[in-house]
Formats: sequence, C-alpha cells, structure tokens
Amino acid sequence: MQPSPLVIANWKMNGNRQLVQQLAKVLRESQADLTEVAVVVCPPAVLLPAWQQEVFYDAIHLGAQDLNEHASGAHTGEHSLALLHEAGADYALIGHSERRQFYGDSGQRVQAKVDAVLSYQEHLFKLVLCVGEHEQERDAGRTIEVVQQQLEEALQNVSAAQIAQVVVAYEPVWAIGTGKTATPAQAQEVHAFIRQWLVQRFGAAAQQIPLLYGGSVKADNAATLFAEADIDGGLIGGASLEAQAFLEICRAAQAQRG
Ligand SMILES: O=C[C@H](O)COP(=O)(O)O
Repeated sequence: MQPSPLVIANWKMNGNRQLVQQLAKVLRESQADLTEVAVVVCPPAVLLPAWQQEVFYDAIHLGAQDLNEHASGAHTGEHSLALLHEAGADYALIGHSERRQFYGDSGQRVQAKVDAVLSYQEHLFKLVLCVGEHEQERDAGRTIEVVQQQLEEALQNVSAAQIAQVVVAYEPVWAIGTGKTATPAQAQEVHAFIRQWLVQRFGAAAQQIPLLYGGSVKADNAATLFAEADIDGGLIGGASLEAQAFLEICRAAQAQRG
C-alpha cells in the first residue's frame, strides 16, 4: 500500500490574515473533492492562531516552518514546540534549504531539531525533513551522495518505532522559487533512492513514509510529478500563496489516489 497523499503549503515569510481567510474558504468549499489528501499549512508562526480559527475538518493540519530545539529559555525570536503546539501546529518543517543556507542550520542543528520533535510528548508532532542538493552538486554528479549524507545525519538517533512520525521532502535547491522544476524522472530517481535508504535503515514500515517533492510545483506540473511511483505529494512554496493554484495542486494529489 502506498502512503496517503500529502500536500504542504509553506508560505515562508509571506501571507497575511486576508490570505488565511481566502485559502481557508477555497479549501472549505472544496473539501468534498479532497477526501484522500491530507493538507498541511505552514504560515509564518504569528499567523498560526488565525489559521487555528479556520481549521474546520480533520484533514487540514497546521505546521511550523521551523522550531527551536530547546524547551524554553533565553532564545530571543525563537519558538519552542510547546508554543507551536499551543498555536495549533502538529507538523514541523526541519532543515529547509533556506534555513540551512541563510540561518545557520548545520547538519548537527537539523539533527537536534529532529530529536527534539521525536522526544516531545510522544507522537504529537510529525516532522518534515527537507533534503536536497545545490546545482553545483548535481552538476558534479553528487546528488545521491548529498541526500544520503543529509538523511544519515538528521535521522541518526531515530528508531524504527519513531519513523512513522517522519515525512521526507526532497527539494533540489536549484528548483526552489526558480521556476526550474526537476523533471518527474529526475525527482523520481532521488525519491526511489530515499525510499530504498529508509527501508534499509528502518525496515518495511518505511514504505509508508510520505515522500514529498518541492521546487517550483505549480498547478500545471503537479499531476505529472505526483504520477511518479515514489512521489506522494508536494511541499509547495510560491503556488501556495494563490488559493486556486494550491487547490489545483491538492486536487492533482487526490486524483492520483482518488
Ligand atoms: O518549501 C517549499 C519549497 O521551498 C518550494 O518553494 P517553491 O514552490 O516556491 O519553489
């Protein structure tokens, strides 16, 4: 059995209360078409409470774009899991390439955040581990090596029992926000590797881990990407800021399994 389709909106540092209402309205009106797909919205943390008021059915979840691995204390500007939980989140993105590249999230820090989620009130949060290569790494034929290293480092303390809380998002850095989508074949090749690595490391239960593709997914390319055997949905940036485009992407995920 394949994992259930999952589509995640990552608003990054965009959006406002008006967009919360717009997207919530579109999703609410279309819920009958989205019975098979789980939808997670990761707005800026300050908009989580606004989303919390709009969450209307079980298939919609809220997620944090990042978290601090400490439980509390002197960490100005940061958000603990407890704060994020109180604001309605039960998913957390970890290791997004923008955090790795611009905000100092080393492999070690990513690992600490993974461990924090998995040791926080058992099974409460799901984590979405983002991995992916830079363009020069792809050009040098190092894509699989880079992705493997990111997986090994981030998941080194994770047990087979905890793997059900994990989602992996493959996001080639060169495809993020550039309009240069990986071809379905390029994405599938890396997803197949990730699936095989997870199964080898965690056993058959890893077959059920959703593997998402992210990087310039749009309404017009989502269906061909999601048609690939190991692509179970998407992590959507720019197109998640347009309610209709995001809905079409959710519909494309649903259509693969509907
Ligand atoms: O988290 C989302 C990804 O970084 C993809 O962003 P994008 O859809 O704007 O390329």
